[in-house]
Amino acid sequence: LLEFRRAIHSVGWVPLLPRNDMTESYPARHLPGPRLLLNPMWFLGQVIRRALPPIRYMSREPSWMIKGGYQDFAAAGKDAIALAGVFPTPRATIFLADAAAIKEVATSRARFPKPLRLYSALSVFGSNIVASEGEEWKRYRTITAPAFSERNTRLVWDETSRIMFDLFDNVWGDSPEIVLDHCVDITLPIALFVIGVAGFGRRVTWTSDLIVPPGHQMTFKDALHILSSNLGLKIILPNWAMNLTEHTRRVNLAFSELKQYMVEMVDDRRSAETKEKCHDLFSGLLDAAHDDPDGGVAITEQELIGNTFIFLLAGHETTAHTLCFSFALLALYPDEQERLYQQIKGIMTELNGIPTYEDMNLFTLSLAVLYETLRMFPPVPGIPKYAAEDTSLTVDNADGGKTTFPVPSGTDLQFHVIALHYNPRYWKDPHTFRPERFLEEWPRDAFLPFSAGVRGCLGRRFFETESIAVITMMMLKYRVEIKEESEFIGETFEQRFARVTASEQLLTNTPGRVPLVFKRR
Ligand code: HEM
Repeated sequence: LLEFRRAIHSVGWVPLLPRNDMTESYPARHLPGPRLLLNPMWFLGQVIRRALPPIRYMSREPSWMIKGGYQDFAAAGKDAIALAGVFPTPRATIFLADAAAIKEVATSRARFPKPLRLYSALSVFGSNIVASEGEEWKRYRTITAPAFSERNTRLVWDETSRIMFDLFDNVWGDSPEIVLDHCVDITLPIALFVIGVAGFGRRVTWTSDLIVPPGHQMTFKDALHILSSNLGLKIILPNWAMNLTEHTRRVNLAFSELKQYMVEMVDDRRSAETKEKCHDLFSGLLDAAHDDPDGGVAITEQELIGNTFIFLLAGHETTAHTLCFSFALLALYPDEQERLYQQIKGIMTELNGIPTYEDMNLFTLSLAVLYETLRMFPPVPGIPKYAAEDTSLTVDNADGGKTTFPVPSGTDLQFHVIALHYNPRYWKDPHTFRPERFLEEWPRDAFLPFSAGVRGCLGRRFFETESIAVITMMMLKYRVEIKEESEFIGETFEQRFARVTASEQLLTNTPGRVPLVFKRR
């Protein structure tokens, strides 16, 4: 009975039950928000929810953060809500859309660590920097951070330029227009090729790498492509289930093939007579592995592979989907596209040649377009933490006041990145695509696509470099428009916007279908 009462109280459902000192500290007592039957953080509950039609009070649909934006917070009148469910374990999660409270949590790593139980699936590839905490994370961060060097960033720029010109010259050729049913058909391969060369040290291109090397059953490119397009499956399904269908067996094969390629790469580097200096992330980790001052092993082979895999996971889809949304937004807002083109054209006239890495910072509007895309469609809509000690937080209310609420040790928290990015207290006209806002004074603490604090994204510069190169070079050569389709003739701008930018919360915020036409300038 006591357990039951605790459960009911913990989700703040029954105000009829008497309050006492114990229940007074439950956050759901102090914060408004949805009260549900299924705990929204329960993975199986999400699967059940996907299979059923919407039933009020049962659960939130998996993409609720993307679809709801700031709505829940507006309804609550404050920038924190508690989402609570009773089954299978009663738990409340506090969602934050207040920049100051988020900053406090993000910068207090010991007080608010990562809840590793939510990350355990990411360790299928080996222990790694994303799915670790404490001393283990510190060690990974020390080893991996130097790999994201200036030389690596330069490599990203040079290789992205090469990949884009290869696309224009050898794949799209002289065609005056290229019609794509879904823009990810080019952004996923671009991001994959860049991570292939600047992450794994293997150059993969649109046309090369067709022969399977001896001892392998797949080319490196195929293994990388199959695994990266099906990472979600590999993460979600247990090993035995991966053997059930032809498709999942192929994904498993891609996984072990990629692992084998990496083991060979380690062996090659070890036995190479002349140590050629490479600047990809994998080589950076390898160097760190040999730089242990005590002569010991700074990072085991397993950890090396686990961390390289996590770069693929963290950097591939996030980048490809952001680029896809950027092109969609540029097509939806032709005036913004023209402004961007004029800036690029102006800079190019001055440069008189292909832009180099040193010129990257001149393309301020390209970066602003990417930031505005990340504000509107952040790839990671929610970032989880938990309280490691009894504490409290304070957030702003819609009426100008403040709410301070207890956060007992063990409480789950999440940064609601989408709500923060659409919070009208920080962003004027948050639903309008206006890249120029990032050329003016802008609220830095209310922009969280890469998280913040010491657990912030390590690949931010990698992403920015690659994506500025892609957007800039594409705009220079092509104009992008929404593909006209007979079934959508007569739709309003709002309907078109909603159709083209519709997305789902899968591994990351995933665009549904973005049909575009690239027209040669
Ligand atoms: C649009 C592009 C990207 C976005 C939006 C993004 C977002 C994020 C976010 C939100 C986190 C924190 C995750 C958490 O707290 O669980 C993170 C961490 C991380 N990201 Fe990214 N990321 C992007 C690109 C990349 C790229 C290209 C790489 C590598 C090539 C990368 C590598 C990492 C790593 C290693 C971490 C873990 C850092 C740590 O825990 O110390 N990311 N990223």
